[in-house]
Amino acid sequence: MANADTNPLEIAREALLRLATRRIPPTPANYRALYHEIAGTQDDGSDALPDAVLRSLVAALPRATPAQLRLARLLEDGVQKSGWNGLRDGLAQHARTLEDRAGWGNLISELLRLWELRQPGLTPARKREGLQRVLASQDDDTLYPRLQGLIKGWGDASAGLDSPDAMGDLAPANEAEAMPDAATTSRTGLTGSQFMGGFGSISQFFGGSAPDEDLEAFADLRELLATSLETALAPVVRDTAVAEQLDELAVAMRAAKSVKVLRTLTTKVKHLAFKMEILTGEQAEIRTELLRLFGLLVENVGELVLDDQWLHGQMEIVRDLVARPLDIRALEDAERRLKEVIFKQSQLKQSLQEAKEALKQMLAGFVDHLADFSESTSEYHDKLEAFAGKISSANSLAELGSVLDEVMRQTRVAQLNTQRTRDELHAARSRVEQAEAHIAQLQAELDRTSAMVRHDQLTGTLNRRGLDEALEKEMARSRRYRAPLCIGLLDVDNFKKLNDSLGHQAGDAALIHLTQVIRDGLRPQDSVARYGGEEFLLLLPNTTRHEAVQTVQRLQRELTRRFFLHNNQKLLITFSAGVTELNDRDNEETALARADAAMYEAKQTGKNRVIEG
Ligand SMILES: Nc1nc2c(ncn2[C@@H]2O[C@H](COP(=O)(O)OP(=O)(O)OP(=O)(O)O)[C@@H](O)[C@H]2O)c(=O)[nH]1
Repeated sequence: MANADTNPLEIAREALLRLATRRIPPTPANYRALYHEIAGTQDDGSDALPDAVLRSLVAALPRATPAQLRLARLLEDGVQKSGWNGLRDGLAQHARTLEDRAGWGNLISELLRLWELRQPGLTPARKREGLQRVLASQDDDTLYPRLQGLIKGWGDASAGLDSPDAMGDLAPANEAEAMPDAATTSRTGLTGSQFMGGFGSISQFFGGSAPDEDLEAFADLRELLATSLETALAPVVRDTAVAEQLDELAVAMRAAKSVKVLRTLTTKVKHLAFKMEILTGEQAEIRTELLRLFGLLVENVGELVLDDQWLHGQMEIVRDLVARPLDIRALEDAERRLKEVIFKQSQLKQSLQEAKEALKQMLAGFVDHLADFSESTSEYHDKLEAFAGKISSANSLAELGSVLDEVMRQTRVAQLNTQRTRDELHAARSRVEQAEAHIAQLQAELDRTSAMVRHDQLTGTLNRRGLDEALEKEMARSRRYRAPLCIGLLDVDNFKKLNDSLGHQAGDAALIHLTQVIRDGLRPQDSVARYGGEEFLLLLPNTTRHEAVQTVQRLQRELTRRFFLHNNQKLLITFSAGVTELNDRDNEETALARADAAMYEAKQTGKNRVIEG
């Protein structure tokens, strides 16, 4: 049958037949020998492991990544040392690796699922640490199984088993080591296990879930509470004992190492809150009472200065201010105005005292001199009568001569007395004149100081001096609190015409009306200043440019509702305004210049409007 058949199928069938008929074990080698026998070919071993081909194949494999390198080495080893078996094992291991890779996706999604799952006893910090330990290992081949172990541990923990695997296979047995203070107490101030101790109550507090985020939120709240006690409440409590207790509580709260301690502190907070409620109530009563007293005082001062209209105007303003809801700026303003009233009153008292003194002296002097004069005059008259009697009864010239000498002497004395009285009356008059001059001088000084005080006497708004002070304060406040500050410069429209047609007094009344409307339309913290004759400046703290424009426009609308009444005639007063918001580089001049330019534009473009500068 040599070379009998060249059909490989037939040869194979015959080879199998011979294996069976000759009862030869069907090994590959026996099959190969029979095959060559039937085909009439030589078994030259060319179908053994194709070493050269495989080597060239392996040499061509990429080795860029550790995995590629590993595969290439595996195949090299298989080819060189272990033959088919080595190659088979290597390929099988590689196939497993590939299979593992296919499992990475699942593994990672499971990792993510468990990472986000809130698990009692397994804080994010703990999970993070376990994962870091697994990832820190340099051995790529063991990464997959180690990660699998870690995830399994997490899974078991969520199923209620407290698995040590939850920390990764390198997890320390000691939990304190696993959750060093630095990692878990930096924000919370408690170690993980301490937190776990109070976990139930905290999770209840947060609605039944048992989240670590809640623990962090709890720690944040604890810090917030401590800070509130220390920086927000303690400084405003007037009772020093309570303030000290608040400070102590804040310190204790931060140092608390367990939820149990915190709970005790919370009870103390409740007690203190109760005390403070009582204190606050008392303080509110005290404030109301003080305000009432202040009101009485203001009334009283008003009564004392009945004859000074200017002071009455000021007192009215102070009364208005305290009648509004209290606010720090309103109080500052009230204080300033009261100081002015007190100052002016003391000046008036002094000048009145001097005037009274001068008047008293003058009257006393007159009375004295008139008495002296009338006394000496009546004495002189009596003497003259006596001399007349002596003259009529005189019998000789010599006798007559001596009576005449006496008459002459008495007349000279009377003359001297009159002269002296006249001189003294002159002196008294000049003293009165001096006193009058002094009073006039005092009055002039008073007027000068009045001009120097911070409020405009006609309208009661701030004057330039008051404006400078207020603007400086508001600019500093705005920078300190990074709050917007706007100014608005207002100029009454066609005011000259009003003055010319109705008179200066009507003009004054119109200005008073205008400022009243403005003041009523602004917040207590806003200020109004008389910038010039019929120009006013508004200071609007905590106000953006947009809000400032709206505010000024609202004032314009209000003026169209509240007419100025002159002799029962309704007159519409309008103004043009420029509004600007102050920036960090502004000083008073630059800001005012912008507002002024904008106001000028408002005048130029039709009046009764607001322009932003
Ligand atoms: N009654 C009164 N008039 C004042 C006072 N201060 C300034 N004025 C007058 O206000 C007028 C301002 O006139 P102008 O500057 O021409 O301005 P205006 O007539 O309002 O014209 P526009 O500003 O262009 O609308 C002047 O007649 C001033 O005398 C004041 O305290 N009382």
